[in-house]
Amino acid sequence: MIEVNGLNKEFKVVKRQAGIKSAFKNLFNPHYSIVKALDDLSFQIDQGEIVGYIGPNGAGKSTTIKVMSGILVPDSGTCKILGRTPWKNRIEHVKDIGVVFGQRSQLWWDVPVIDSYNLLKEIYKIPEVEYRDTLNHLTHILDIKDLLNTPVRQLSLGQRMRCEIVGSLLHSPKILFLDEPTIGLDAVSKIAVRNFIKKINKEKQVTVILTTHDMSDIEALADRIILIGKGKILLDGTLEQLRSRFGTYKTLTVDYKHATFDLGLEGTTITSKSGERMTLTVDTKQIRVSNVISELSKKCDIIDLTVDNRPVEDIIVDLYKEYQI
Ligand SMILES: Nc1ncnc2c1ncn2[C@@H]1O[C@H](COP(=O)(O)OP(=O)(O)OP(=O)(O)O)[C@@H](O)[C@H]1O
Repeated sequence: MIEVNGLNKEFKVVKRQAGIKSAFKNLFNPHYSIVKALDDLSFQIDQGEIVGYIGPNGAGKSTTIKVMSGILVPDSGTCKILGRTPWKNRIEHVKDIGVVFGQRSQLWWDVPVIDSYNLLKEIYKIPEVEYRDTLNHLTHILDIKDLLNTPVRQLSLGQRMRCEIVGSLLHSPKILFLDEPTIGLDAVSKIAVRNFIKKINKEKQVTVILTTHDMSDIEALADRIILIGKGKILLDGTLEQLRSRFGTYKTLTVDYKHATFDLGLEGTTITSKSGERMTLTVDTKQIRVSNVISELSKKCDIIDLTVDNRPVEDIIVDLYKEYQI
């Protein structure tokens, strides 16, 4: 469905130094540097996948989304989406894609939300009945009925994001590009948006490409993760593969009664101990959690015990360190 091959994109940026004198000099004799935003980028995405496209600031995520949505032309390489080249067949292409940029609005700032939707209906030539049905359905699920007559500039960030998502789906696209879709949303709206993304993916087989710095979004939604750094793909796999490679540590929190003991088990480190509570880190490559629990129960009277996976956030931090990005 999406085939990206050897994409390259460079930007020429003016180098500026501080101070009025340097600014003046730069005006007549500008110094440039080249930023390689995409560096021989290749991947494939099948219909119905939800892909988390992640990487640190400046990695090239938005540039990729812009190329895939036809806004930006790469210097070289190919990109085929549903058989079309986005920047060459823009009019046909936009009918099949929906785009939400968390930081930017596709809705008109000064007019009520519903006016923007009506305009999108005309732009995408959506038949009246289909438009009404889709609009009713989406406004209900994302709970924006009361916002339809409010100008966009008067909406809070979270309210606007929900309206943006509805706007991007009015023409029932086959692919949805989401750039930071839950930015600024409260906990309730975040869950509503995530559930909604899952629903349209499952029921309508909408393919979703999601860029976010919010790892709980990735955990909740993505089947597959593509990690990009300095314009290159560094890792492509499932969250489980990532976990089994980098997340072999588990955290054990134990509440116990009247005991002082030394655990002294290989692969197990006590990270905190206060009163009758202890937190341990277990390297599952060296020892099974069940073995640790059984050893613990021999040495103390366990009252309560929880086992947690290493947070995905931590795993990603390690990945960024390992790849030095
Ligand atoms: N229009 C532009 N002109 C000059 N440089 C640009 C332009 N757009 C992007 N860049 C540069 O290209 C690189 C990749 O930028 P991009 O916006 O794709 O990163 P990103 O992964 O989306 O980052 P973030 O997580 O901060 O949004 C950065 O170094 C950025 O400064």
